[in-house]
Parts: sequence; structure tokens; C-alpha cells
Amino acid sequence: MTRDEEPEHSPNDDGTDDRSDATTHSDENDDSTRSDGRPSDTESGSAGSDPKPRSEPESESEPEVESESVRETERGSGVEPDSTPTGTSVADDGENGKGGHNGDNDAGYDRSDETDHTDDARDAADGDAADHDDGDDADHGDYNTGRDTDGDADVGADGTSFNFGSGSRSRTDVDLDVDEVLSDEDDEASTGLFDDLLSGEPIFENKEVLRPSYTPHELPHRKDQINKMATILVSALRGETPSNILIYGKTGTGKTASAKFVSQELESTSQKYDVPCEVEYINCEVTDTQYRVLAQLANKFIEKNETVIDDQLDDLRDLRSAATDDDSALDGTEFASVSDVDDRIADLESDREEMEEVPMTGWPTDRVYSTFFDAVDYHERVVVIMLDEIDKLVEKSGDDTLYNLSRMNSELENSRISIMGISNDLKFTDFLDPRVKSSLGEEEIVFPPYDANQLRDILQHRSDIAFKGDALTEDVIPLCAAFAAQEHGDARRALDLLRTAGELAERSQADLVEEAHVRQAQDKIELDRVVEVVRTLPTQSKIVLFSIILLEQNGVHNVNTGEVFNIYKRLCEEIDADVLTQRRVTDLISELDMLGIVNAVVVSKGRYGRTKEISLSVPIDETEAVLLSDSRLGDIEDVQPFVQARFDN
Ligand SMILES: Nc1ncnc2c1ncn2[C@@H]1O[C@H](COP(=O)(O)OP(=O)(O)OP(=O)(O)O)[C@@H](O)[C@H]1O
Repeated sequence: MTRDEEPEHSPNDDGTDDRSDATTHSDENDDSTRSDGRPSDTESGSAGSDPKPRSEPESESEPEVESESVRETERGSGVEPDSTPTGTSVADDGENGKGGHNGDNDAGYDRSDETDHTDDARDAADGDAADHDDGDDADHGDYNTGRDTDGDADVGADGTSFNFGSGSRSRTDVDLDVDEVLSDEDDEASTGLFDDLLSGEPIFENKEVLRPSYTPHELPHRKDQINKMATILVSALRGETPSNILIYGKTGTGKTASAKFVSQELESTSQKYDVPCEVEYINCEVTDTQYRVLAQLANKFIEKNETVIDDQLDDLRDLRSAATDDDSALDGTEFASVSDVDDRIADLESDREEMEEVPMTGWPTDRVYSTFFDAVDYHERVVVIMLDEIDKLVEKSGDDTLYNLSRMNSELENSRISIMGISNDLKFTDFLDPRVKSSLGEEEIVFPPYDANQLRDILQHRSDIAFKGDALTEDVIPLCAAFAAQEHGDARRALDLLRTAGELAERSQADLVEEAHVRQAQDKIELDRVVEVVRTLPTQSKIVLFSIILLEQNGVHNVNTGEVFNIYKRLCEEIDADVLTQRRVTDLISELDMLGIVNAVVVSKGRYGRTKEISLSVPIDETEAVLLSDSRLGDIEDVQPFVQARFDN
């Protein structure tokens, strides 16, 4: 029945991959560097061209260690300010010594302005003492001010109480009050590191609304697209089949958010008017084979059918017991007798029993298809199947799924389906069978990028819910909007920037989010991107990049391909990797250029011809750290000597 009846035993059929999986580097690429004579992906030209391999089997042991170190570096670069404005510890009575956090903890609050303690006092504090400290005692040599907040003695770690009333401290003034100690200990137990952080006035009212998972109720500047979708889909509420829709637009232009918004409205209106209409959403970046798409749909409909059957069975059993007592209960129903009701109950029970869930692997695709078909056609309804990132499905497994889905209506008896495909790749339809292409693209809706003013409106709407009143200085939203407008009008980027800026402000315990926080956020997001791109490069590209870094570290800037190739060869020998040709290395450098990791410019050298000058466009230390986190490059020991050796040549 289906065009493709091959079972698809995709390595991903375990249902475990997700977007993050899709960005980890592939083992296949690593294979390219083995010197065991096996065919090399990289040499064949495939590796290196895709910095984000999709849901292939991924190396699950992606090294985490170095990303930590990169994060450390970020902190060091001022991304996470490490001190608290003076006086913020006022509310911290008794907490300085908690768990050994004594003023220089790494949670972003620093009590260094009150560290004028004696060593003994510090010992006491470190030892989990109930050291009451009111935060404005920066200038005296005593452990505490005498403004003892509980009006009684303070107690050291060893159970000794200190009398601070005189402003001096003496171990001879031991005056231990056991109840006090115990009650102080109780206080200690109830306050701690997190209480301290929580006690600050948070900047956020509801941070969740800035996350991608949040579906906004208002979508400024998408009215036209939303109305067009609604105009097409309204026929579902009339029991007719809506045209298939293709939605295009660059990333972050609100395609998914708008489509989900319209779907929610459609479903709620269908409930209001009691019209059977359902929307099923599938993210094809995750569910990227025909088997998995059909299995997921089949299981969703089976679950819904079971609920419908259970409800009907409940009603029938009630009717049956009423009719057993009094025949007239059947008046006005389709049943003439109690035995008719029994027959219907038996039918439904057998239907329910036959509904078998599709396993995520193992069945022939044809069986999955027919199970899905039966499930969707079980009762009358209009179904809209929303295939987000539809291009990923086509790229991974061709257009068979779309072909089969788009032909179903001619065979379905009770139900009708309509497909809504969403893509940020405008060209993916070039790869479709012409019949699929024309059927799928009955209606097309384009989502243009947002400009800075539109992004500003979007941010304003969200920030009203996300932040406490007046938490943002007035330049924050325009700056986030301007940065994101440069990134092809990406609302996701704008929201990420705003959220990250808020988090940075919160971590530094600032009262307001300011322009500087947005700039730090921009740097942080950019660095995260670089780290991710570098981390997922094929090993050969990593070696080439590492060669460029080594040259730069040794003071050689604007290097040419020959120089890179020399170092590259030495590195390959060192880690026992295949050595590609210089021509191939030149290609890899061009790919790094396209990814924005290096800058390669062709310069004319007069009668010596033209040459490529290559320089690094990303932060050198962080990039090196990421490269060294690769287990193969991590094997490179003491690279310094041979870089120098190269210059000695
Ligand atoms: N007009 C808008 N108003 C409010 N929020 C928006 C708007 N447009 C986009 N967003 C938000 O921006 C983020 C990205 O939007 P969405 O996921 O819909 O983009 P997309 O076009 O589907 O991107 P991709 O192609 O990468 O999946 C989401 O958090 C979404 O809520």
C-alpha cells in the first residue's frame, strides 16, 4: 500500500535523539582520520561540509570537561561578575560560615567588604559557626559589631560563646547558652547558600516566558500569516478537508509559534462547536524517518480512539443497567433491546482489544502505515498533521512519507487529513516528486524576517510578563532588538539575548538589567555558538584549525595555506591521523571560513601571483580549549617544539 514498504531500522529508532544530539559530532567523521586505510569521509568531501550533523548515531561520550573549562574562562572574562555590591549581606546573619562559604564563594556574592576579621574569627566562621554579622562592620578588627542581632552572645564553631558587647573578643568570656546554641544551629539549618540567593529581589517575574518552549498568546507582526492560516483551516470546522499548507521562513521568524497558536485556536473552537477536528504536531528534526512519523501518528490516534471507546463503553454500561430495570430507558436510542446494547459493548471491547500500539522499531513500514490508516479512520474527523522542520524529514528519508500521507484522502472513508509543513529551507521542495510538491504546496505562507522595530515590539510584549516592573533600563530592549535584527531578524535570538542579559544581571545581583548586560549576553551567546560549531567539526577540520591556532600563538599572523599545511602534516603524524592533500586542506580552510571561524582573504602578491591569507576570527584560548577536548587532539603533547622546528626550517 505504501510507496516504501521497507522497514526502516534507523539507528535512531530508539527515540532518544533530540536537537542537542543533532549537534554532536559524528563518529563517522572521526573515522576519517584513522590511518588504517579505511575510506575517509573527509577525503570523499562529505565531512566538514556539515558542521551540525543531524541525528546520526552520536558519540555519547562527548567530552564535557573542556566545555567546563571554557565556562570557567567565560567567568574569568567578566561574564559572571563575582562580587556583590557593598551591603548586600545585611540579611545574611549567620550564613557566612555556612558550609565553609566565607565571603569568597563562587555563587556570585562576595563579602570581601567585611573580611576584616581576625584569624580566629575566620576559623570560627569556617567551622559552621553562628557568626552573626550585620554586614556594616567593615572597619573594625573585631569579629562582630556588638549589634548582635539576637541580643545575646554569639557562638564559635567550638561551642565557645563570645561576648562582643565590648567590641573585643576573648575566649575567656565563655558563657555558653546551650539553648541558644541549639536554636542558632536550627537557624543555620534553615538558611544556606540558596536562601541567600533567593533572598535577593529577583529581576524576573516569570523567566519561563522568555524560553523557546513558551507559546505566547500574542504574536505581534504575524497577524497576516495567522489570518491566512485560519482562513485555510476554517474548512476543517465545516467538516471539509483544508488545503495542505507549506510555511516558509528563516529561523526564528515565528513559524512554529504561529502555527501552534492557530492549532490551539482550531482545537478549542472545534470543541466549542463539537466538530471533530484534531491537530497532531510532529517535529521532524527528531522524528525523521517514515517509520517513526507513522508510528508516532498511529500511537497518538490509537490513544485517542481508546479514550473515545472507554467513554462510549461507560455510557453503554450505564444505559444497559438502566434498561435492565426499565425498558423505557432505551426509548430514543438506536437500541431496540438490552441485547443490542450488549452486542455494541462486545463490538467496542473487541475494537479496543485489537488496537495494538506500534513499537518504535521492528515492524515492516507497510504494517505501520495500515495501523495508522485504521486508527485515523476509526471515526469521522478532520485531522491536521503539522510537520515541523519538514525539510529534515525529506533530507533524511526522502519524500515517501509525504507521498503516502498526501494520497491517503482518496482511501479514507470516515476521516480526512490535511498536512501543514513548516520549513526554513526554501529549496527543499526541489527534491520532492512533482506530485508531492504540487499536493503539499496547495497553499504557501511566507514568514519574512523581523526588522528591529518589530523585534522591539515582540520583546516589549514578553518583557512585560517576564520581568519585574522597571527592571530594564530603557536601552536594553532596543539593543537586544538591534543585535537580533543583524542576525537575520531572529526573534529567538532576541529573546535569548534578553533572557541571558537578565540572568547575568541577576547573577551579579544588580538591581537593573543594563546595556552592559546585553553586550555581555551577546558575547556569551556568540561564544557558545563558536564552541558548539568547533566542537562538532570533523576531526580533520579540527586539525587544520589547530594548525592555524598554533601559528597564531607563535606570532605568525595572516598565514598562508602552505604554512598551515606544514603544521597540519606534523600534527597528523603526531596523532597518527590520515594526511589529506594540500588541495583538500585548502577546501577545509574554505569551509572554516564559511562557518566564520577563520577569515581567509585572497591577496595579490604582484608577480608572485596570489595567495590566501588566513587569520582566526574566534577567541583563540576558548577555541583551543574546545579542540583539545577532542580525545584525538588531546593526545598532542607539547606542540611548542615542533612549531618552532617549523620556523627553523
Ligand atoms: N511575533 C512574535 N511574537 C512573540 N514571540 C515570537 C514571535 N515570533 C517568534 N516569537 C518567539 O521567537 C521564538 C522562535 O519562534 P519560532 O520557534 O516560532 O520560530 P521558527 O520560525 O519556527 O524558527 P525555526 O525555523 O528555527 O524553528 C519563540 O520563542 C517564539 O515564541
